[in-house]
Amino acid sequence: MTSIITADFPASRPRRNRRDDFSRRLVQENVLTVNDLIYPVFVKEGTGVIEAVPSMPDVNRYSPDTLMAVAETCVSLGIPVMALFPSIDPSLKTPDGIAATHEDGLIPRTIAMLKKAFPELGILCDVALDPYTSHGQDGLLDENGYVLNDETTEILLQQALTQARAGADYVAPSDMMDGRIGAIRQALEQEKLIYTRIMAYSAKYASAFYGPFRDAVGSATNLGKSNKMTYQMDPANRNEALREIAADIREGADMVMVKPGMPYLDIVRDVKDMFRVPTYAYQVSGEYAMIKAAAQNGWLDHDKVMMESLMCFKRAGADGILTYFSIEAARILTGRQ
Ligand SMILES: NCc1[nH]cc(CCC(=O)O)c1CC(=O)O
Ligand SMILES: [Mg+2]
Repeated sequence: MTSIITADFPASRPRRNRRDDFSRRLVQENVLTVNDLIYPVFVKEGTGVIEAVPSMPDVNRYSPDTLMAVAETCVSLGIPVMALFPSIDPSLKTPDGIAATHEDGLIPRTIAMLKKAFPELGILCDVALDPYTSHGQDGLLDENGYVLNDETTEILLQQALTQARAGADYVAPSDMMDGRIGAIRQALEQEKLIYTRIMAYSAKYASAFYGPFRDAVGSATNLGKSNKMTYQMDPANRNEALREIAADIREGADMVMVKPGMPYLDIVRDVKDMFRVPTYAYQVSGEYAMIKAAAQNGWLDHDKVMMESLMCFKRAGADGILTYFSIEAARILTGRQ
């Protein structure tokens, strides 16, 4: 990079460009628009359900019928994509999470309903077994409780195929098994599902910021005191994230993701600079909960901190953000209700 040359003071007074609104707008380097937002939602079996998630203020679990109104809001605000996460009935959870592959399951039925009513709204589905396993891990366990890689991938590709057949526009593996992007891509191609996009959770860290999400999908109690450190990444690692991203691009990912978001913006920047592919960040449940809690206490200005946090993702190089703030941010960005 060439060195950045500025004049010395007083020839250079950086405050000149900051003085007026028009000159501030003219030099603004990054913009956040509604096109940058992906809205994660929690789906639950039933009808007429709108159930609050206590650790995520203003976030609910919806049954497929009540979710339709949320989808309509996304469409009217211009939010491009909604991401579905299931809260599965405990009676359907098994050690192998096989209900994830059932064609008549909650997620495939919800996808079909959404695509029928709102074909213009993109639907992204998480590919992972943790909402479906009785132990809360993202894969099959061996006799020592270790998460098996290749055996898990076999089920994940069936789950991804089920979602794609039901009409999902994006499948998004969040499990961190090695080789699963390639396996899913090959399976999709074999079935001529050639337009199903893969958003790879490539650099996904073993983070404590997922706590409220695990409450929302009901995997927290099943997981108990165990953790996901044998497959999700160590928060201390940076180079490893780049290797994970490179592998997923080679295996057929259309876009890659870094997760969590705000504490990992350095990784987002590395990925964008290094690979120049569509790069996304997930502002996860714990990040959302922190801002909501501080705002509820009157310690932070909710809207200002929300918008600043989202802009920071853009500045770090993200092409888009998965955020539970999508609807609130879109209202501010569009001036619409
Ligand atoms: N594999 C499932 C999954 N997909 C997204 C999240 C977290 C999202 C959030 O915290 O908002 C998780 C939780 C986990 O890996 O334990
Ligand atoms: Mg990987």
